[in-house]
Amino acid sequence: MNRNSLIAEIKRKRTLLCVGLDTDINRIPSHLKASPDAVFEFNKQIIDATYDWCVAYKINTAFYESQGAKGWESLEKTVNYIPGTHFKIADAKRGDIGNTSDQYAKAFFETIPFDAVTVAPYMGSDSIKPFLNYPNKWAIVLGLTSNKGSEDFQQQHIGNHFLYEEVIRKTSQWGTPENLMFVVGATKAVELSSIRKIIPSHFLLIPGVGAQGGSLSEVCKYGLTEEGGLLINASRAVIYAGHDANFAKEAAKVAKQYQSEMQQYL
Ligand SMILES: O=c1ccn([C@@H]2O[C@H](COP(=O)(O)O)[C@@H](O)[C@H]2O)c(=O)[nH]1
Repeated sequence: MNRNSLIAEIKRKRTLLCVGLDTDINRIPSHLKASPDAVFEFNKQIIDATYDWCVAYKINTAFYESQGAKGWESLEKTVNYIPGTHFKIADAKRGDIGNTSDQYAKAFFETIPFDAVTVAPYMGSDSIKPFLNYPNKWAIVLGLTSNKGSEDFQQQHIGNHFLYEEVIRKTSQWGTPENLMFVVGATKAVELSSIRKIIPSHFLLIPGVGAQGGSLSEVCKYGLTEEGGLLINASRAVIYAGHDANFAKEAAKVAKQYQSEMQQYL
């Protein structure tokens, strides 16, 4: 999906919501457990219940890889089930020497039709550039992550700046706002104002509202642009809103609440 189509969907639906399909086999309601592919069945019902309220889905590959070949099968079926109107993110945090990153890009952009994959910047330009060679596909670079461990490296000073600021500044030169986004945690909302000085128009993927306690209003206050410019992810808060046969209805309720709040800011 290209940038204009993503912006058009955000404006049309008045939402920035990205639903995270972090589907943990141990948290699937018991009535689905007998299904031949319980993970896919769960995802299918969550997608059917939430697609009106979001513009993107993020699949964290860890929840599928942990189940071996069967998990990968559920992942592929899920990606193919997501409507073409929605932006599809593989949260896989990849990145390696160039010829290996070529294979990662092929895996997530050709073999499985994701629009974007999250990448770790630590190995530098040759590890990220292979993801930028595909028209209408995106690399989403880890900028300032939502977890406490972001203090260990990302928030260390180098000269007058933080390491994450240097990473964002330098990495933004390897691509364009048409093929590069950055991850910034909702738990780091205030830092968004200095990040916006470095990258005023790039899209940001913002995880950390909901279960991690990040503030949606603060994220919008400091990060929103004229075009939206944010994909705000909630995983557990949406998909595990309910625990029984009504789980999809409960997920829809929470997704709709996020959309209602987001439309006030858009
Ligand atoms: O900085 C980061 C980068 C990625 N994530 C991922 O986003 C979701 C958040 O899930 P919640 O249940 O909404 O907390 C999950 O897949 C993380 O691995 C992140 O949280 N922070």
